[in-house]
Amino acid sequence: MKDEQSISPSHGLTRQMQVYLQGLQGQRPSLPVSPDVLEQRAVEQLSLEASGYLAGMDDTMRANLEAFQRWRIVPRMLRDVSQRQLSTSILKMQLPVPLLLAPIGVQSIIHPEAELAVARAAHSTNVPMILSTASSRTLEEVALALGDTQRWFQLYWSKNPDLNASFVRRAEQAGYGAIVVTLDTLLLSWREQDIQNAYLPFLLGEGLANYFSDPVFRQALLQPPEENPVTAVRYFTDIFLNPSLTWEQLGFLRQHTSLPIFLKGILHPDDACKAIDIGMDGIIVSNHGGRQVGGAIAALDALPAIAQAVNKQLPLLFDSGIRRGSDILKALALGAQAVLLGRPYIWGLALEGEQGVQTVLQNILADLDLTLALSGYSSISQLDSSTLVNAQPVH
Ligand SMILES: Cc1cc2nc3c(=O)[nH]c(=O)nc-3n(C[C@H](O)[C@H](O)[C@H](O)COP(=O)(O)O)c2cc1C
Ligand SMILES: O=C(O)C(=O)c1ccccc1
Repeated sequence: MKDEQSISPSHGLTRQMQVYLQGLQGQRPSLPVSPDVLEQRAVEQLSLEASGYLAGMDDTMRANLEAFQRWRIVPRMLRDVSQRQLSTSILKMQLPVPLLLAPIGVQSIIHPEAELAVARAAHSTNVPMILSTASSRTLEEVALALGDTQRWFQLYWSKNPDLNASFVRRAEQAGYGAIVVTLDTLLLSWREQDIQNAYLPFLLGEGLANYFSDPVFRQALLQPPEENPVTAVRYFTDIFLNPSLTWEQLGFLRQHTSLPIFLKGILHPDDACKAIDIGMDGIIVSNHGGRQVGGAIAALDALPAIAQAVNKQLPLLFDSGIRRGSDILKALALGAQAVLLGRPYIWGLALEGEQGVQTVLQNILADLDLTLALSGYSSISQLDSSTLVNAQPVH
């Protein structure tokens, strides 16, 4: 246990009482508890450009959220839920809660302390963090802020193989425990708001800390990025995404690291099977928060068939649309072992920096703990498809 912010077996109840007692002293929570209000406030506060960047394809984002509404929990009664078990183990890693922070790039456009604020909040709540390749602070700085908190590194597979190998080497040295290769962003999608705002944060030098600090990246330039940022940004835009990537090339990564490799962005059961065939260590079912393929299947709708195909042969994680405790419970019941929290922690960051991220994490975990108990479960390991019914809307 880290400190009083850590998640205990009665976290939900403790948190709830803490808030009510503060209420007695006339103190209301400064951060909205409802994720919808939280989003609204954060968006109001951010610049048009930053809030446009946070958005995605409206229809796919809506589909992600609606998919959760079609599954309903069927609570069971009187099963002694006085002690709850939220921890899980993935490969050899012990996760205190079935939740990790999703990799989200360029956080400097949200808050000046960016990933450092998030890392400190991850540390105080003991929630593992997945750091984006496109972070605004270097992976080494973020590792320092995380202390002994678990961390994974998300890799955008660039066109420069030496750079990819260098990122992986740096991540290993800085204590990252897994590599997450994002498969769904081999090109940036048609992002209506960003195009309308003529806004791409990288062109302004945001989110490039890992690239600019990398010896291989620097070697490829005639002048260091500090002296000639324009050329450095140009080189970045030339190489940072690699649409020619195929399954065969994932073997390259295997040769360069002994860390477990997770593939993020799987939506088809056949792709999940391919990941198993080529010896990958884990899968993250995700549609990138509805930011890549407009009209894509809701990530939750893709989960049951993938869980069936994977049949527990490797760890299955999930993201895209997790907003509250019941969403986590539903994803776990449909076969995920853990979920990634995306935009909600960024809304907390936008409004209150480190404190905001910490509050968002404590709230969602308190909600999960209480929802689990009230549904009649004392451990997340007891959740399965019998926890839910599929309530299809009547047409
Ligand atoms: C602003 C923003 C930046 C993101 N950057 C990355 C990234 O650098 N790497 C990555 O793998 N996913 C990235 N994602 C996707 C998230 O990891 C995650 O899949 C998504 O946020 C989940 O959807 P949700 O936020 O609606 O729950 C980003 C998402 C957002 C909103
Ligand atoms: O914006 C994104 O969704 C994203 O994944 C990304 C891609 C490249 C750099 C930073 C973030």
